[in-house]
Amino acid sequence: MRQSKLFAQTYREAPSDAEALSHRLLLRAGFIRPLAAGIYAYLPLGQRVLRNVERIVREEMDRTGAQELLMPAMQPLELWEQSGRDQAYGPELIRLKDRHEREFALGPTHEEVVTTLFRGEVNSYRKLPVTLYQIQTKFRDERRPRFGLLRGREFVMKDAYSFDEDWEGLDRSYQLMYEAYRRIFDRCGLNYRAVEADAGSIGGEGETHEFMALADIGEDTIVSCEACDYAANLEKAEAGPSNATTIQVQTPAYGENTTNQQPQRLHTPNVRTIDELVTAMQLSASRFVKTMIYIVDGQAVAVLVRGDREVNELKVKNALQAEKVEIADADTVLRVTGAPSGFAGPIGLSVPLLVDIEIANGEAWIAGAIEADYHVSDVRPGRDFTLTRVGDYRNVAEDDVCPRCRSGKLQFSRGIEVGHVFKLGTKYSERMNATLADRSGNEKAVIMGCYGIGVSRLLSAIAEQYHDGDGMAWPMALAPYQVHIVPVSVNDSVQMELAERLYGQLRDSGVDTLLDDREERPGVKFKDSDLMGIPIRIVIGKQAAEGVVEFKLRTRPDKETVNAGDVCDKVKEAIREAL
Ligand SMILES: O=C(C[C@@H]1CCCCN1)Cn1cnc2cc(Cl)c(F)cc2c1=O
Ligand SMILES: [Mg+2]
Repeated sequence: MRQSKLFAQTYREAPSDAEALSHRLLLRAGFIRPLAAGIYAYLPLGQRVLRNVERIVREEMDRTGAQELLMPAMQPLELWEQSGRDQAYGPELIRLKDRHEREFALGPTHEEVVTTLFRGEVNSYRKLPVTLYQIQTKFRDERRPRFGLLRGREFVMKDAYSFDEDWEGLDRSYQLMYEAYRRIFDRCGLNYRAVEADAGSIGGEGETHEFMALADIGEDTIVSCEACDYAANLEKAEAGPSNATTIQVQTPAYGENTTNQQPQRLHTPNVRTIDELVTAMQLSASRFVKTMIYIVDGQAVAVLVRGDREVNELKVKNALQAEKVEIADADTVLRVTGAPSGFAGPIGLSVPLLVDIEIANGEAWIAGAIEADYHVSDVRPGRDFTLTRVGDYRNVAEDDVCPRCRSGKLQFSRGIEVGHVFKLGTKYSERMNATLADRSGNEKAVIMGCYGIGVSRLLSAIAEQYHDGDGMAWPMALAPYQVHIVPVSVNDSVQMELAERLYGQLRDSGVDTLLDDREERPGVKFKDSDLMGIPIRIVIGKQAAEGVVEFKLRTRPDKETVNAGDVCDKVKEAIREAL
């Protein structure tokens, strides 16, 4: 491709509202252009990277025996009413009416559609297992689209769906997809972790894993053990052996052995937060009970965790099998507990208590007295308040003991979710009546799995991991072009003749090549080249007369002089090494 013709211009600056570095670089280098919030055009450079990602995804999906199809984006709303999901998603589900006033949804995902397709196509278990996939544009009306392609409202997803006659079959399909995902992300050069995750809204049963690209911009927190291969989304990470059994309950502020001490009221004027308590009482946060009031599907509950811990709302939601969990505001706390927030506590509280293991195992706690300006010490779980629901309701913290190997310490890192694989079970096949006569002739709902990769999101995740101060540095397998030929002066006929010759040779040997034939100053050319991130650069300068050019890898500072006759072989060797 001749760069003077390339449909894209580069910018030295990005718009100030572009916060993520990948977003800034993709805009500046002319890979994407915004059309509306969370809605982007992929210019030729961006489209070429997108196509390279899709090629890798297709190759690895096909290798598993999955069959590619393409489903409509316009989905009759009845399908969502049949599965009962039309209400669950509210404003995020983009709806429209056709000219006959019939209602449709723009597909955010395709469980309902693919299950309906399957039902109409397969009538015998002998056709199982089958896995179908598509690479298609999805629509989700995100309240706050941001970070460019990382959270868009229209994006490209690979979504696959497996159909098996039994659970063992699903385990095999799931494993096949899991391995295919590892091959895909390895081939993309992504630095990622597969982590235990929560199935979230899609439901389903059994295990589910997210594939997380490590990047500081990532919205998710990944927990991994330094000693074993345990890795989980923080939402899901299990609290290890409760530290309460190991932390010696410090000598309480009042000296004497308080094991049978009755709770003492403490006058703590205006001491509301744990930090204020720590300061006022000169005790560590781990001595206090943090009583958090939540509204769970409209009901108030209190969750008790140690003062130095955070409540994990997803664990509360899952424990109560609730649809919605939200923290109660100050007025609600006052109404529900009778005391202002900051003085809530377990003794005499009239709402159900969810007690974290660490609290249940500890003794002589200091808690709110459910009275303004008062706390209470020497609170004993079981004696002073009932232990109806004891469980793991907290976020693990860095350096906690690993719940798996019970020896390593847990580390936190940030991740971008680029893949998510689920075991759906019969949740959709039952609702959409996708049943089959099994071997003994009984009608059974097929067992499903679903598997997503954020294809367009992956562009940004790669850009987040592969850049330096000068711009992007695409892995060879994804780069929009493999070689960038940059003649220093297009008015120098010797340089241009050599450039054209190399351009022809490389293209004839199947190398994706971009020729910078623009009348621009060398500095501009090199800056643009660094910004685009093409892996190999061939610079043609003064030594063109001696048939010598400069060979440089985008990821290495050193430049090498090479005879023009050796360029093709050297390029192909560099490509072979990089793939
Ligand atoms: O999409 C999934 C699960 C898997 C992911 C892999 C590929 C197949 N689907 C979960 N999810 C996420 N956001 C959604 C947004 C809307 Cl508006 C919706 F109506 C439905 C969903 C929804 O179901
Ligand atoms: Mg997910």
